[in-house]
Amino acid sequence: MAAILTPATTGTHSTRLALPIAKPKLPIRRTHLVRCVHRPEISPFFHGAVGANRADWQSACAILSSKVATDSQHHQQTPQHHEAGDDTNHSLVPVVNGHSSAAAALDLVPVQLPQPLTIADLSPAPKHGSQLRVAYQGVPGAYSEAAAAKAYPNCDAIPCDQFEAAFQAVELWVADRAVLPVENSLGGSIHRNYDLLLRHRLHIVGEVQLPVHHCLLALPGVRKEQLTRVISHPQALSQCEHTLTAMGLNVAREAFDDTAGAAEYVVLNGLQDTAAIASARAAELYGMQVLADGIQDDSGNVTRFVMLAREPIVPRADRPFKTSIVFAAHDSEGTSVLFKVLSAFAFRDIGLTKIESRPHRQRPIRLEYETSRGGGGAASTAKQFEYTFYVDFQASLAERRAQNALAEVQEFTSFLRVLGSYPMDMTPWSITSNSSSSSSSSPGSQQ
Ligand SMILES: O=C(O)C(=O)Cc1ccccc1
Repeated sequence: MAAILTPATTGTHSTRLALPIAKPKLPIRRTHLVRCVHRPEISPFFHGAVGANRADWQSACAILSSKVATDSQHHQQTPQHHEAGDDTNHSLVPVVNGHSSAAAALDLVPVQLPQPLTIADLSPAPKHGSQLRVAYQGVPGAYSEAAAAKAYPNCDAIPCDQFEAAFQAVELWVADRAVLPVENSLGGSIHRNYDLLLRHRLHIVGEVQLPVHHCLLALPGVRKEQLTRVISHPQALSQCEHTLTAMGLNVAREAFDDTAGAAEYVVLNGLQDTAAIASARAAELYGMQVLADGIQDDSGNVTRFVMLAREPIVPRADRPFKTSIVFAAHDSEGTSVLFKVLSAFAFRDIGLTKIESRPHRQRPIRLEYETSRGGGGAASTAKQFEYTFYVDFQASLAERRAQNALAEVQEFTSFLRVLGSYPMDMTPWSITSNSSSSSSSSPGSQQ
């Protein structure tokens, strides 16, 4: 019988600063540019609040991220001088006008947006007021930032360079929550994030669904015919695949860590031949031209994000809840375990909203020995994948039927963990022209 892993059985969060993290595919030093008409004034905020040490910087980062989310005057902010190796992550970048090289350009100036945290930056920062600190992967303008704002409308959104850093930010108390995209109506599951959910000990405390509206962004003045390359998050590239082809764009597609980061990269490097797929908000933040608007292959393109916390929430039965579990089968059960698990829910009238299998990380392969039939044949070995299953079902752990279903599932699984039991996002999808607009309702505001 499997043990259900809950916070009590899994122990507390761990520190994993030494874990190797994949390098961004196109490494850059991040600085943000916006088109600016007036000569910017020196902002006292940057001189006063950003100190020389990392803790000061992180605090400032948290404040800045909320400013960026709310401050429509950000175009008036200030360039900063950058010394090589400067820990404060602020830099003065050559101005760019989109018609010539980055160094020679004239009408774009750097604006200070919060810099993404890396694993190396993670030490607990003092909390500012009562605002919830919400870590997300990407840079300002990423869809994950919009999801954080939808889930927690007045939060400090903290950008992180990798998903791993967002998880660790919560584990190390640098952030209170992380927001993580897990699946998309066009592109399917974001598998890496399911693997991370299993590797870490955070709990799902809520979900938000965000309509995603992609734009094709280029430097000002660039025409479609000049493009040889489009860069973006792999999900964004796959969500726009047919439209790009239908637009007659004969371009190479290249994966980037996040959509807004791709937009920023084009600007920072003055790339006249490269477009990025990102949000309209990213176009605004980085001073880019929108070459095409709404280029996703389906207008009902929605991404589901989950919110993660160090502690689970107390499940309730007075509103629609969803519960996410992950399990592995006993060796002897083979594929029949899936049938049994599904029956445990079906007999109790519990609907499933998701079922996903992933190769088992620790034991990806099972060897099956078989002696060949007929006269003295040698034993052959068949290699079978071992799977871990992720299931979301529509019931709260506060309900008896859900508890009974899980007790039954436990009987024929070797491993079972409840990732979280949390309120369903019931907000109707309004497909607007800008996915960054936050909804008036905030499914996560109670968690
Ligand atoms: O890259 C981003 O902006 C993200 O937040 C990840 C993502 C990418 C594409 C669709 C939804 C989320």
